[in-house]
Amino acid sequence: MTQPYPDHIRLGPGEDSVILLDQTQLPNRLEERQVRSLAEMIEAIRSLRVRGAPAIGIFAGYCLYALSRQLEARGWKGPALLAELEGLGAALAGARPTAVNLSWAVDRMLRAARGSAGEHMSEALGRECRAIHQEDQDMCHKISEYGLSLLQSGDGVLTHCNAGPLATSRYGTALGPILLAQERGISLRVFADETRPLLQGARLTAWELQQAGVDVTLICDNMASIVMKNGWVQACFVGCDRVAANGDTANKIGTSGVAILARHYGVPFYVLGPTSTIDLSCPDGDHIPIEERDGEEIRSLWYREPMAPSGVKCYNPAFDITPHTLISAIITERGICRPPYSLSLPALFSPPQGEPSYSP
Ligand SMILES: CSC[C@H]1O[C@H](OP(=O)(O)O)[C@H](O)[C@@H]1O
Repeated sequence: MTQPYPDHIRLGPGEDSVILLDQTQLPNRLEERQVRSLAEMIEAIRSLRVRGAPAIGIFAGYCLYALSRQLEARGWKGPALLAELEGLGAALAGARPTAVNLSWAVDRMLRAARGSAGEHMSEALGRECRAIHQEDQDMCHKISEYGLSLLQSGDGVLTHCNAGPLATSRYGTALGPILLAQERGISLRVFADETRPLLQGARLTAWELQQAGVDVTLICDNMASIVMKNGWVQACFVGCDRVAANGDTANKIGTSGVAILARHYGVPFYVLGPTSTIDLSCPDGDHIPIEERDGEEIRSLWYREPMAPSGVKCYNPAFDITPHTLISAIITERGICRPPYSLSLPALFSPPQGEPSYSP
């Protein structure tokens, strides 16, 4: 597997801390960070040292487990320990609002804690956080296989932001089929949007694909139109942070613009993500909370000196909503969902009936 940095999220010695690759330092520095306190853990999520919907869910699982080990070492147990973990979990889940995987993972960990009668709560949490991580690896591999079935050798793929191994556990979602193709000698040409203002495409996607030996071309976000007009793009692959019941999808800011361009140029537009990113309790995109971030990320973050007048008002939404009408298919680990999503998404969660509802 062309994984440029295996285990970018893992438990520290003694399993009472979490070690992460600090993604704010990429691609210039490979720096790990060990976090032990709740404040450090929340800061790592909010500052995007660890980021990507599945990755922050995996991270939160390890964090709750590490915190439970610290508390048990100080004598906490039973209902008092559970109440404390409930509070810690709520704080972690509130670190970022848009990606449903964060709250999904916290809820799953707390269910494991509540069901841990007769054993140390940390033992149940240790099993659950490892299961979340392992399941994500398996899901990303399946998503990659389904996604690759939509491509052929020589295709051009445009992607936005970063949905590779750094945003997940391995392979990734949007980048998974591309990395799997590389492993199998299937040649693809990738156009990576830099993805302002946080440049996950430039800093992370270009780095991951270059490390894997993939033919990647970095473009500014405003160049997506011309590469599609030139006929260089046969598919757009993007990740997701929350998929509503009707298929409306939240993803990094600028994704909906890519979808509109794809529709204009007749390029298939695919969303790739695990079923843990699908929120059937959310009826449509209007009900997905959109995180807004500090305007300094626009005014000055990447520049030796601010590139805009000091304090100029900025609007910095971190995500936008792509209407389900612009999405050609949603690729999950349980199959390829095509419209109408209001029917095909719930079918993913019905008891498996042999083959997935849609196979490639
Ligand atoms: C595989 S999910 C990746 C998803 O998360 C990113 O957001 P952020 O970098 O702010 O965590 C982006 O929306 C990606 O598509």
